[in-house]
Amino acid sequence: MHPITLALAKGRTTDSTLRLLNKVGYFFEDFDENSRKLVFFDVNQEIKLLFVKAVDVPTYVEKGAADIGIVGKDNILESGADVYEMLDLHEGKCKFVVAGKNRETFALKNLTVASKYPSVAANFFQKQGINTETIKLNGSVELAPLIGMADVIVDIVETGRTLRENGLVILEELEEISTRLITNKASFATKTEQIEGFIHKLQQVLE
Ligand SMILES: Nc1ncnc2c1ncn2[C@@H]1O[C@H](COP(=O)(O)OP(=O)(O)OP(=O)(O)O)[C@@H](O)[C@H]1O
Ligand SMILES: O=P(O)(O)OC[C@H]1O[C@H](OP(=O)(O)OP(=O)(O)O)[C@H](O)[C@@H]1O
Repeated sequence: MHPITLALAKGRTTDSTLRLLNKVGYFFEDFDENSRKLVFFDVNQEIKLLFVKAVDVPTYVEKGAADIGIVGKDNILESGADVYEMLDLHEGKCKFVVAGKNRETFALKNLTVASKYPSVAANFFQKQGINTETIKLNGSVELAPLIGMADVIVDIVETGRTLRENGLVILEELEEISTRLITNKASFATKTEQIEGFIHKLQQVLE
């Protein structure tokens, strides 16, 4: 049988995902986060692992380059990728929030929003009927309201430390985030048994 291709997000969720894969019996002996290698096979050649940027995982899966992806809900929502979301791995827990210096900013007629997630941000404010201009940043988003580049941010909060240390407060909670398993729609139709078998194994250790 051909291995299933799995796109694994590089970054802070890599370790917990690999631990989970180990728990269900998949071991990637030559895997090393510091190597420059991007493709790895488990010892039984059942899984071909593509080690890619978290933000790109939904794209690999939507295009069918990977049958399955394991990635944060934040990146799934932002991508708008047409994939099936099959399983919550209950790791990488955090939440999407709107944050700013104070509540008064919400009274502004036109808001400038800085975010690593411009699409999530724009959709949220559009639903609220609030006019916004969105500025896409790639990190350290909390800086934007401090220096007057934006009124608010849409970002991820876990402990709240980054907001606190920058004098920002949560103005609105949007959505709970955690690592999810997604599948390509065509792969799920053609490799149903293999993919369902894989998901079933994960479900058993998650219970
Ligand atoms: N502070 C956090 N606490 C818990 N989970 C987080 C936190 N920040 C991000 N995550 C989750 O972990 C995933 C990976 O985060 P990470 O910062 O490693 O990747 P990234 O956003 O692609 O980083 P970079 O752009 O710096 O490469 C995010 O997509 C999100 O689901
Ligand atoms: O609530 P906290 O526990 O403080 O975590 C939240 C922070 O973590 C993430 O940033 P990351 O560390 O990925 O850095 P970045 O600014 O480069 O995105 C996120 O964008 C927040 O800035």
